[in-house]
Formats: sequence, C-alpha cells, structure tokens
Amino acid sequence: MDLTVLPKKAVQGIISIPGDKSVSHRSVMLGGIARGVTEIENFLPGQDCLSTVRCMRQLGVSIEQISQTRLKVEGKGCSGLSEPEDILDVGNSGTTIRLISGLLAGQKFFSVLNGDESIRRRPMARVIKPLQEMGARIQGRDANRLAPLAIQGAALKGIHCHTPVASAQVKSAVLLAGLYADGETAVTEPSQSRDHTEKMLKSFGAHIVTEGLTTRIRPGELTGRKVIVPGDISSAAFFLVAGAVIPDARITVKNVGLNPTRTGILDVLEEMGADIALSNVYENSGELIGDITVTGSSLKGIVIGGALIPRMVDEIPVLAVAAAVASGQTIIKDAAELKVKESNRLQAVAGEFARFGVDLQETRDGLIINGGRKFGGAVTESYHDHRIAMACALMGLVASGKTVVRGAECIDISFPSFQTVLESLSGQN
Ligand SMILES: O=C(O)C1=C[C@@H](OP(=O)(O)O)[C@@H](O)[C@H](O)C1
Ligand SMILES: C=C(OP(=O)(O)O)C(=O)O
Repeated sequence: MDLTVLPKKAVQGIISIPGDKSVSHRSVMLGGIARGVTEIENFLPGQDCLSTVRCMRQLGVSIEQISQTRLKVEGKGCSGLSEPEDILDVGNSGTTIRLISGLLAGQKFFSVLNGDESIRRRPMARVIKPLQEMGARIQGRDANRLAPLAIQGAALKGIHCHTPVASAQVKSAVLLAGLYADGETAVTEPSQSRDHTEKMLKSFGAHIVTEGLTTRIRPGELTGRKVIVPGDISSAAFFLVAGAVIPDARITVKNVGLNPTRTGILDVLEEMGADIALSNVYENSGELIGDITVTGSSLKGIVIGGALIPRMVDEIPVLAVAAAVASGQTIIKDAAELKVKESNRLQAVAGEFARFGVDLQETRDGLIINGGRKFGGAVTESYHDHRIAMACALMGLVASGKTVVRGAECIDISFPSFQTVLESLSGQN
C-alpha cells in the first residue's frame, strides 16, 4: 500500500492514540498465566499484539475479544498452559517471541516459535543464553543465534543475570522464566529499560522487587485483574514531533503513558527547545498517564546518547525528523541497538531521509544530522518497518511537495489508525 502525504502548516488538533504496545502484550501474557479473569481495556489492536493473542490462544488460553480494544482473558494459572499443536507464529513481533520464550522455558511441554523474515534475522542469543543458564532446553537456528526457536520445557533454577544490553525484552523473558524457577531470579541491566513487566507483575501479585538496576523475582501464582492500557507514547511521538516542528502548530495528545522509562522523547524535544506541557496526570496500576500538549517552536540540534537511548529506543526515527528541521547539528550516539530492530533503522533513516534532501550520515552507533536545510517531498520505502514508514510520512508533512511512502501497510503493526489520526489534524496545505 502507498501512503501519500502532503505538507501541512499550522496543524491543530486534540487527538487520541491507541493503547501501548508493550503494555498490551504483557496484559495478555500475564492474564493468560494468572488465576482468574483479566479484563483489558484500551488494548492495542495492532498486528504485533494480535500475534500475542494468537500464540496465547494456541497455548490453551481462552481470550474473548469483546470489541477491538476490550479483551477478556480466562487465566489458566502458572502451570495451566498446554502444548500447542502447531508452530507459534509471532509474525513481526520481537516482544512476542522473546517474552513468550521466557514463559515457555519452564513449561512441561515442547513448542516451536517462528516469525516473519525480519524476526528470523533478529538476535535471539540474548534470550537463549540466560534461559539455558536457568536450565531451559532451547535451541535456535545458526548455532542458537536465530529463530525459529525450539523449546522443550524443563525444571528451571534461579540465576543472577547481567544483561549485556539494556533490553526490556531480555529482562522480561528472564523475569517470566523466574516465575517457574527454583529460588530467586535476579536481572541487572546496564541502564534502565522500560519497566512495564515489573510493574504489571507486581500488580498481579508477583513477589518482585526492584532496587536500582536490579530486579528480583520469586516463583508464585499471579491473580488476574483489570488492566487499563495507557496510550502509547511511541505512537504519540509522531504527533508530538509534528506539533514541535510545524510553525503555529498546537497538538494535544490525550491519555498518553508517561512511565519515566519511556519519556526520553519528551526530555529530548524539550532540550531542543520544544514547548511541551503535561496536564490531567494520574496513576493507574503504577503507570503514569496524562495529556501532552506541544506548541510549535524553533528547535536546535543537540547531542543524544547514553541512558537516554533505552528511554526512547523506538522514537529515534521520528526524532530524526525533528533533527532534520532543527537548526544546527544533532548527533545521535550509543544507538547501535537500532540496527537489530524490524529493519536496520540507522541505515533506513539515513537512506530514506537523504531522498528528501536531508543532510545526514550514518555512524557506527548512530546518526549525524545537519538540520535546518530546505527539503522536498520524496518517494520512500518502508523497509517493512512500521516506525520507518511513519517517520517518512512525517517527513512528508514538513517537506515541500508530495511524499509517497511505499509499503505503508506495515503501519498496522503498531498504529492501525495512524492515517485517520493524521488526516484528522486541521491545518493549511
Ligand atoms: O519490551 C518491550 O515491549 C519492547 C522493548 C524494546 O525492545 P528491546 O528490549 O529489544 O530494546 C522496544 O524496542 C520494543 O518496541 C518493545
Ligand atoms: C522494535 C519494536 O518492536 P518489537 O521489538 O516488539 O518487534 C518496535 O515496535 O519498534
């Protein structure tokens, strides 16, 4: 599918974005292994989360889809999952394959996980190794580096795992396996990655504590509960950047998850000079939620790296749009993880933004973007990567002339209503 975008000036709007992808995945997984019913509101009906629903159903969990965004999960209890008759297909979802591996490692049955071409390229040793150390019998293609993964459930023992990269997916896989292990399991990460798993496990009654960068969990049953999924800040980011870079823009995004492990994009935009205000902030099950209003202003380039990167790891492509418009140079470093996402996002941004005439270059672990030049519309490729497709669409909003994003159907992975929300913004062409 081609998505055509025309530039817009003075965009205005009060918008809602869909539920958080990370929280949606976890609500279905934890609901499935909890005792009792878990009702989920504002679930993200994106393809990735639907992959998790499909896999959990194959594992014997009954999940009723009351509406697109409301689910009722009949929990099976920690030991209640059953052997799937067929391969579990995670589609394009890294979160599904890595988190479910943790769940499956401690089961009493055999299972195989596979996904699309992109999933079969993404690194899996990072979850296979710690799970093997816990006693899991798990194997992957290419000397245990790649999917498909074959898992023969086994008795697990608790370990203390020091993750080499700040990855919430690796941390979560080990913590979920820890629910089935003998004794305590601990994970220490090099810097803080998103902590939705820890927060949700706690609200489901798990024995879990976090101190600094270390989280410890002991086995025990979970209890189902109601989960209200906050709006996804990673989806909001596209409109926050639009609001920040378009002169005379004013955009309010309602009910956005403001978990501090996810708000790096707000810190960075503010440092670049954006005018951002939060309102109606409240807490639900340990997750902060609120409205974000952004008003257009002149941005300047900055240097971004270190502990900030995991707090905005999925927002780097859209941040590159802000950097392209900002005056001066933006340097993004310590972001090598972007090379192993749905696509090599550093290469994809460098290649596609150059088509608009943006002056940028890919580095070993990031991007250097010389902003503030004029750029025109372009015909771009998505690399079958939802975040690249949406970042290119946003470039189309600020470039002069027409932009076409090829292969834009992948946007359904995380933000099925993206085009509708984009078109709902009023503004001048
Ligand atoms: O745990 C999660 O829900 C996610 C963690 C991040 O991946 P890594 O853990 O690989 O950094 C992020 O990029 C992904 O979109 C979702
Ligand atoms: C990297 C992403 O997701 P996942 O790892 O779950 O495929 C993403 O949504 O940007």
